[in-house]
Amino acid sequence: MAEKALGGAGLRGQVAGETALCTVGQSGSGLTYCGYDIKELADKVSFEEVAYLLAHNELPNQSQLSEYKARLKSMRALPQELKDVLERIPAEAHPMDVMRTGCSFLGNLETEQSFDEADSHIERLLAVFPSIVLYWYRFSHDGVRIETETDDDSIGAHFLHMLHDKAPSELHTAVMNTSLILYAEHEFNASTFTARVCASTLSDIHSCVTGAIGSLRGPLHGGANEAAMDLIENMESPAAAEETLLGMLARKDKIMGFGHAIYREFDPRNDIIKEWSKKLSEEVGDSRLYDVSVRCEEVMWNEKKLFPNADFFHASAYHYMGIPTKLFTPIFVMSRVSGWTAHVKEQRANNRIIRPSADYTGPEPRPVPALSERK
Ligand SMILES: CC(=O)SCCNC(=O)CCNC(=O)[C@H](O)C(C)(C)COP(=O)(O)OP(=O)(O)OC[C@H]1O[C@@H](n2cnc3c(N)ncnc32)[C@H](O)[C@@H]1OP(=O)(O)O
Ligand SMILES: O=C([O-])CC(=O)C(=O)O
Repeated sequence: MAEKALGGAGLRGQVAGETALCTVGQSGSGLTYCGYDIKELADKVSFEEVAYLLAHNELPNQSQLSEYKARLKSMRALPQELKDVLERIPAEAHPMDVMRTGCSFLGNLETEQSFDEADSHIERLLAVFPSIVLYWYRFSHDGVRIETETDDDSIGAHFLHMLHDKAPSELHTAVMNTSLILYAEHEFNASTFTARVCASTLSDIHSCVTGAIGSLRGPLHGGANEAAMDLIENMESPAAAEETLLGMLARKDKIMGFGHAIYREFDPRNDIIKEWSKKLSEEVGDSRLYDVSVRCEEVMWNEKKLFPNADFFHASAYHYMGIPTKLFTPIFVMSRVSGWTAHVKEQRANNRIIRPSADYTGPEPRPVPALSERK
């Protein structure tokens, strides 16, 4: 993979710490979690195995996995106080704000009293995020109080079950599993770095994750999967997609779901989710969104040498599974909490408060004028 030109704003190219969790843009296909290539993980394991890997730095054996999944399953219930708060959040709210509030409020009820408790809080957050977002979504949109303690074996199936009121198909369960694996971890991206900065002050885990959710929400980061859906949903055909994109590029608009801060030629997660999007389009019997997405990919490469990142084909894949657009980025949270919290533990284990310097560009020293003298 070609090296990206580094330097300049955004701390680009500056090493801001060490990690043993992930490499981005380096060996193999360009992305590894604890030494395992993303393609092999996506092919061979479940998201729960990846979450365990990130928490404990090794894949679980069969009994560790069974116990881990049983623990996650047993932690899906919401405290009544949290349900009361979720019921007060309006339907017009953005679900990322609901996730942020849900996480922060849980931190009041189940405060991390000591760093020794981190693992159980991490498992609780993994288990409870789907319950938080869908309890609010179904209450505010459908007027129902859903049961969040489903018997589904995986986090992905649990999410789809609560959303659609029925256990998902094998295909949809498999797509959710892959999607959660692809989103789990990505080194020092903006939201993870937020979590690490917060952890470096020796703050609690709910504060670290709440801050990270805020960073992920923006359209330049996790919010791009929703922005990509807004872009493609009105494209009636590949030809219309091409015309729209050429117009946007001529106006120097940013095309959400394309480009990356580290990768230069491709994002290794793209081919994987793209393949699932194609399979889903065949299942639904409607390839419009997939076809326009492929044309967008071609146009962006030909015109700008920009490629789809992990978010772009997630838009069509999630849409084909009947997931409302505004729930796209919360799924990213359900997954990335595994990476964020692994980084929090790593930061705590070898901590120095993160406090960079700034180049000063303000006025020279000057006296404070009296209020009556100010213009
Ligand atoms: C899971 C994730 O979070 S992946 C990222 C999701 N975010 C998006 O999809 C949002 C759209 N993409 C972007 O805004 C950017 O590509 C980012 C934020 C991901 C990376 O930003 P940077 O590292 O600053 O981008 P980079 O240095 O590669 O940009 C090079 C040039 O390409 C342009 N460019 C980059 N991405 C895009 C895009 N999506 N559409 C149009 N132009 C773009 C930049 O404006 C820049 O042009 P300039 O030199 O004339 O200013
Ligand atoms: O690494 C980044 O800058 C953004 C990204 O792809 C991710 O967080 O998954």
